[in-house]
Amino acid sequence: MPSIHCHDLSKSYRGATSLQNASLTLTPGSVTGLLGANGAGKSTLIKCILGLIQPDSGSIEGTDGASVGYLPELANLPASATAWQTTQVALKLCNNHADYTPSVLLDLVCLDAKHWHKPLRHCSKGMRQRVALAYAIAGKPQWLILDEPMSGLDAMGRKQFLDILLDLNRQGTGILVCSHIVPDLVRLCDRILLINHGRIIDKVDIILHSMDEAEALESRLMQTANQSYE
Ligand SMILES: Nc1ncnc2c1ncn2[C@@H]1O[C@H](COP(=O)(O)OP(=O)(O)OP(=O)(O)O)[C@@H](O)[C@H]1O
Repeated sequence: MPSIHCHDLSKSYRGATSLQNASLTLTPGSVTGLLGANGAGKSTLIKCILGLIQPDSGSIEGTDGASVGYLPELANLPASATAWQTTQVALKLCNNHADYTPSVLLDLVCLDAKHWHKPLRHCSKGMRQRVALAYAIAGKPQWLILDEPMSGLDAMGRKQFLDILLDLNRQGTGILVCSHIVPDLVRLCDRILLINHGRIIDKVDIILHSMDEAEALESRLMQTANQSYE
């Protein structure tokens, strides 16, 4: 599986710059985090990589033929459908991947079987987010791209969601995730890119040997992120 290379991506909306000369490489099996303030350009970068929007300039290599799952910030799954029905539809759209059935997928995202046949409108935000993740991985993608997947989840929900992502990564899925939650990114990622006003201003490799190191790195990231908000 090839790496994904983004070279000098720029995008403006009606003269206002959203992304400026952003370059990055995603290596297979890696977990990359995007951290930045509201409006920094994280979603714009993700949408360019997904091909949902075209950059004004720059190029992207490695996405042709790659299988990519996407969990958008607002997944908007039909409220009257159940988790089971939703995954059934997702599997159909992916020509029923041989490894997966609704129950395998729902087990993978750790949704308790007692919730499988409830309409999503009766499920908590955390449960709906797991169903959205099951939808995104139904085709067993090589890459999983997630926009603020833990936002709105409580501490336990965030931990469980992170554990699922770490499991998917251990099975070989490369991940690109944006989030405002620094501790989650530190726990999940091999590398975090800081984005400010559309520019990637820092790239931090996460190599943790102790809790002290994790805390020191977290406060460094917080500081840089806070400076970039100013
Ligand atoms: N379709 C659009 N039309 C006009 N402006 C847009 C559009 N999409 C994004 N923008 C602008 O581009 C800038 C970057 O937005 P983007 O959504 O990429 O930021 P973000 O870092 O993902 O923010 P958030 O954390 O709030 O989701 C913002 O100023 C935003 O208003």
